Amino acid sequence: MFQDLNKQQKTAVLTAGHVLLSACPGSGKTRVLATKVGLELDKISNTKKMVVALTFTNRAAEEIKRRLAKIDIDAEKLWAGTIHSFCLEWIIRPYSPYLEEVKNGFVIADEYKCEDLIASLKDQYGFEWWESISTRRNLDGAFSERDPRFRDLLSNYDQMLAGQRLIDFDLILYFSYKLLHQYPKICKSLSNLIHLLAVDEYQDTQELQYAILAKIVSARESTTSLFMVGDEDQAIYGSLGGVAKSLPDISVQFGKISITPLELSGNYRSTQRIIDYYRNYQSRAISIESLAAHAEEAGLLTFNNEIHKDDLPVYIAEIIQHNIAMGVPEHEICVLAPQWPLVIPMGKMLKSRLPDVNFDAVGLSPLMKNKENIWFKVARLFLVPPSPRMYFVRARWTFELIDEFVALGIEILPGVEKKAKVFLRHLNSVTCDEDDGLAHLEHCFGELMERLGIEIAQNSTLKQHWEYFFESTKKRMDDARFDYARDIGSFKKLFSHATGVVVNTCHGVKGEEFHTVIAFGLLHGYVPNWKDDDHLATSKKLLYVICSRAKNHLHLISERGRKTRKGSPYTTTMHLQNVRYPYD
Ligand SMILES: Nc1ncnc2c1ncn2[C@@H]1O[C@H](COP(=O)(O)OP(=O)(O)OP(=O)(O)O)[C@@H](O)[C@H]1O
Repeated sequence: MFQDLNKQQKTAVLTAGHVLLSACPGSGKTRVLATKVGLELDKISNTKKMVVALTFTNRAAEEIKRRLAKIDIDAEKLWAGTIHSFCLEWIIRPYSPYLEEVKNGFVIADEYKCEDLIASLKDQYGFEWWESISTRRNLDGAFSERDPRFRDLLSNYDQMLAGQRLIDFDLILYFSYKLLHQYPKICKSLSNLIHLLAVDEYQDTQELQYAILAKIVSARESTTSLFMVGDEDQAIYGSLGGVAKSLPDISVQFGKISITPLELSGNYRSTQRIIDYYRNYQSRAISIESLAAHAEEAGLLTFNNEIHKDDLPVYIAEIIQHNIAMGVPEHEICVLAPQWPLVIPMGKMLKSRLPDVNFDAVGLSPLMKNKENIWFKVARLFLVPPSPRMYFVRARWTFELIDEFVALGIEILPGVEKKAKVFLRHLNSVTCDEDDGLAHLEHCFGELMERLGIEIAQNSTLKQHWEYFFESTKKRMDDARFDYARDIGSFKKLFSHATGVVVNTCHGVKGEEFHTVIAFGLLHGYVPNWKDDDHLATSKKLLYVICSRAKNHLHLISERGRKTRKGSPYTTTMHLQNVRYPYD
């Protein structure tokens, strides 16, 4: 288990008690977290305890499970996922009878549904579509949005949610906190159950999230250990309420616990040249030494602030082609921009310009915003075909899905042993020739439910999720701004990772690494976004995250020709402009 770890990493994994591991990019934090989870799973194999790993995205949770499978660790006692999923599954669903707001049932309003509600309210209250309104909550449930102009709109939003028994992602957190706050016995039983609470990317944790974790760790006679991993310099979710708390603050909030601070030095990812370059964007002046085999290679480091936006696709396509010609695998090339409206058209233009190149279409899928919807999870099993490589992953997804059906009060295959196996057998036997992605899924879902003997109309939540899933996906596909592909083949690409050139937002590739990173749209107004409270600090951190994804080649682009809504030209983002560097 430890053979792939250096001394510092091993110490981090073996240190008992609460740990805060803070380290630079590429130092192996994710590797350490996965090994720590594996070690603790091993320890509790004969007990009723479990390990919880909270990750920023579902993809990161999948990655931990994948790594554990690689080192042959049984992950049956691991729960890994986002904090929202954790709250739903472990706090809200089991304890909903205790809370007035949810005791008579509730439906999760997914990202799409919330955006839709807010958009219609903006219309009604005369706000512009692009104005940013936060629905985040404080510990007392009040909205944390500070702009008084939005007060009425938000109170209306609150009523709309309550009227339809909807809970959005912010309410998931608030209701969980409220339950833990009002019922210490819930905190106690969770802490009895959770042996280790591992938190990845702690620097992007929100106030309410810290408060929830603190309630569990500080429960009476708690034996839960905390293992937090992150990098203050990579805190890029400030605009969404993320805060990198200091160790003393965490210690006090979590019940004056003693936390061991640990660090990892060294970077296994990038050339020394790239590291020395991105240190320009560091907020703490720590030195970073490259331990990568290619540490001393010069690689490429370019900056282009002259190219016109209309010439960008040709320019970027040339860089991609050049890399492929040099033997760089497609999935080791990444094209990034700070925002979706820049990323989506670029993905399309590159695809049509380079028809022989594979692109990783994450983000270009219309299903993206329904991840918490139960039908998304059914869709995932239909969109990832059975194969020996995916056998265990699909089996795990099926177990999780069956649990979710049960949580909705739907018994799956009553009286049948090995339910997951039989469920998958039914699912795999469904066939459909329909090429239109949505029609294809609709047919498959219907057919599967028939085989399982489930009447969708009999369960209001299942029905409501069905409506959201199809309505929202259809609406998104009809949105001319995105022009999504409609065929089932493109839908399948959402889950086919690491097969092609990645085109994504800077936030979307958090935690990942590539041989070549091509970042465009590095313009003041995008980096930082006007919305960010602390413009300048966020700008630096975003540049830090972008540059630190690159192993060998880094291409930075601040293109000309883009204009703000008022018609003024966008200019190079300030920190990038200020760095004097001998670019290639
Ligand atoms: N001890 C080690 N020996 C060799 N390679 C390592 C070691 N530890 C980590 N690596 C490699 O270093 C790279 C970065 O590791 P990892 O993704 O865990 O870093 P990270 O600290 O999570 O980075 P970031 O903060 O940027 O997400 C990976 O390719 C990983 O396989």
